[in-house]
Amino acid sequence: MIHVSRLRKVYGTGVVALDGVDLDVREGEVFGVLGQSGAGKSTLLRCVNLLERPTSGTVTVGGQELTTLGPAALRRARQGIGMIHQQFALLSSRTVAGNVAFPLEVAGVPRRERAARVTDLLDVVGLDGKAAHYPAQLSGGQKQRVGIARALAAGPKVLLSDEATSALDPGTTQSILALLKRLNAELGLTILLITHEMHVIKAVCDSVAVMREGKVAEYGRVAELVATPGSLLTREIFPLPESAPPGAVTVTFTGRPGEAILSGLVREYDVDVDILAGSLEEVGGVSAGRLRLRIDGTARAEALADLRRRGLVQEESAAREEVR
Ligand SMILES: Nc1ncnc2c1ncn2[C@@H]1O[C@H](COP(=O)(O)OP(=O)(O)OP(=O)(O)O)[C@@H](O)[C@H]1O
Repeated sequence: MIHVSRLRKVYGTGVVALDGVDLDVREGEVFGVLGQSGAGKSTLLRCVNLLERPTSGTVTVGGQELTTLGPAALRRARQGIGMIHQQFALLSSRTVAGNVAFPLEVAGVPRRERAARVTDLLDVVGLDGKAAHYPAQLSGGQKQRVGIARALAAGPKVLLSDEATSALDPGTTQSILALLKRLNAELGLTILLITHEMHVIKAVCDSVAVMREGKVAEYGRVAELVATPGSLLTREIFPLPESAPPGAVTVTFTGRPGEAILSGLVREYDVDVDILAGSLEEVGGVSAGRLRLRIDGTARAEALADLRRRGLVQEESAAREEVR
C-alpha cells in the first residue's frame, strides 16, 4: 500500500533528516515507526503524503507514485490519505460536526450528503451527541476522536498518525489505540504511525521500523523481531538494568517459558543458574522475554555453548576471571 524507496531529505539548514529510507507497508496492516526524538520520524511521515518534498527517492501510495504528480493530481491523491496529529489540529471556531465536515466541504460534497456522512463518522468514533460542541469543551481523547473522524471523512485507504496518543493519559491512549485497531480491522484501513513509545508498538502494530539518525536500523514483523535474539526491539521491549555484572549472560526466548530453558540447563549440565533480572511479555500474540542469568559450575562453558547453539544468547559480559 505504501512503498518508500531510497528516501532522502536534507533540510535547507544542511540537516540530513532522512538518509536513504526504504519501507513497504502492506495493505491492511498497522505499521509503526519507532525512534527517539530527532530520528527523522515526522519528516518521514510528512514525506509520505508529500507535505514535505523529499530531496530524492520515491513515495508510492496505493500504486500511485506521488513524487511524480503535479499539484492537482497530488491534491486528489491526498484525499486517499488521512492524517491525525499529536495536538489534534482542530479548528477552534468550528463545532465538532463543522470540523469533521471541513474536508467534505473542500471536496465539494453537497450539504445533505455531508450531514449524513458526519453523523455516521461521529457514530464510528463514539462521539454521537457531541456534534454541536466546540473543541474547547472536549477532553483530549474526544478531540483526537474528532481528529480521527475528520481524517476518515474522505474515505481514505491509508491513515497516517503523527504521535496521535503522545498528549493523552495512559487510559485515554489505550482507548484511542483500540479505536485505531478497530478501524484497521473493520474498514481494512492501512495505518502508518510514528511514535517514540514502545507500548504503542506493542499494543497495535503488526510491523515496525526502528529509526536512528535518519536511517532504518531494523525492520520487520513485530512477532518475528521479538523472537530474534539480539534485535533492537527485544532490547527495547524487555528492558534490563544497564550494567550486567561480570560473567552474566543475557538470553532471549520466545514461545516457551524461561523456566523450561533453565531447568533443562540445570538437569543436563549440573550447573547453578541464578536469575539476576528478567522481563517477560505477550507481544504480537507471542510470549517472549529476556533473562539475565549467572551460570556457575564446572560445565558452565558447555551450558553456554548449548544456549548459543540454540540461538538464545544475546549478550555475554566478560567472565569474572577476565575482569580481574
Ligand atoms: N523544517 C525543518 N528544518 C530544518 N531541520 C528540520 C526541520 N524539521 C526537522 N528538522 C531536523 O531534522 C531532524 C529529524 O527531525 P524529525 O522531526 O523528523 O525527527 P523525529 O524523529 O520526528 O523527532 P521528534 O519526535 O522530536 O519530532 C532533526 O535533526 C530536526 O532538527
